[in-house]
Amino acid sequence: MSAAARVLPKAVTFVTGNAKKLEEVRAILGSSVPFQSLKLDLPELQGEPEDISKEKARMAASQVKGPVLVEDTCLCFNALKGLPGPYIKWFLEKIGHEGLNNLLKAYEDKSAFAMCIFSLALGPGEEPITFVGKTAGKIVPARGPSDFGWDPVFQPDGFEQTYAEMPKSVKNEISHRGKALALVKEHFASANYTVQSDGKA
Ligand SMILES: O=P(O)(O)OP(=O)(O)OP(=O)(O)OC[C@H]1O[C@@H](n2cnc3c(O)ncnc32)[C@H](O)[C@@H]1O
Ligand SMILES: [Mg+2]
Repeated sequence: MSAAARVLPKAVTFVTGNAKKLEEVRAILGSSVPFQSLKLDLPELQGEPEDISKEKARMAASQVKGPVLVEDTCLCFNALKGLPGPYIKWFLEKIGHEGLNNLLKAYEDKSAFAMCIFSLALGPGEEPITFVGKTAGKIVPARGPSDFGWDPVFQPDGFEQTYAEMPKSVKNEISHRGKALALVKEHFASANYTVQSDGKA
């Protein structure tokens, strides 16, 4: 048995401005981690991916005034020493799928990895705990539906399909997000949190 259950004042709130992330988190967590969601586009620091994610959690916890889960996603090109990394959102918005491919034109090495860092803060002022998932692959010319970010240009190792071409269930099983959430699930299973009975938020 694990240590005494920590009582949370209300259920954990997953804070994100991205509807597609929320869809995947819902599909992957199912009922294993009860959470509610809040659509908020939090400002993001510059810096190391883990620090960006933790700071997002601190800001979210002080806004929600309760336990929060957030995540920050990076797409890291090995030839560019990990860039665009946490800045992928802005690169994608400005230069698109073709531009991402062009960034690697001068390099033989098209390898990349997708990384998700979830941060859990149990309340305002509490130090966030992080959970990291990574999936290796390569950057390819866009293939498949373009309804979620850079999915069409990322082909995970061991697959002939890009993230965009594969069934969602397959992506969720092997993805950076799926791997990080497996750790989140383990944490919740062993931490044994309980929610105050009137803590529906
Ligand atoms: O509110 P938050 O949670 O921050 O949502 P966001 O869309 O701003 O997300 P990030 O700051 O983590 O930026 C990551 C970028 O990568 C995209 N992205 C995240 N996960 C992805 C995935 O699994 N496949 C493809 N694109 C993804 C996302 O649309 C962003 O453009
Ligand atoms: Mg963001």
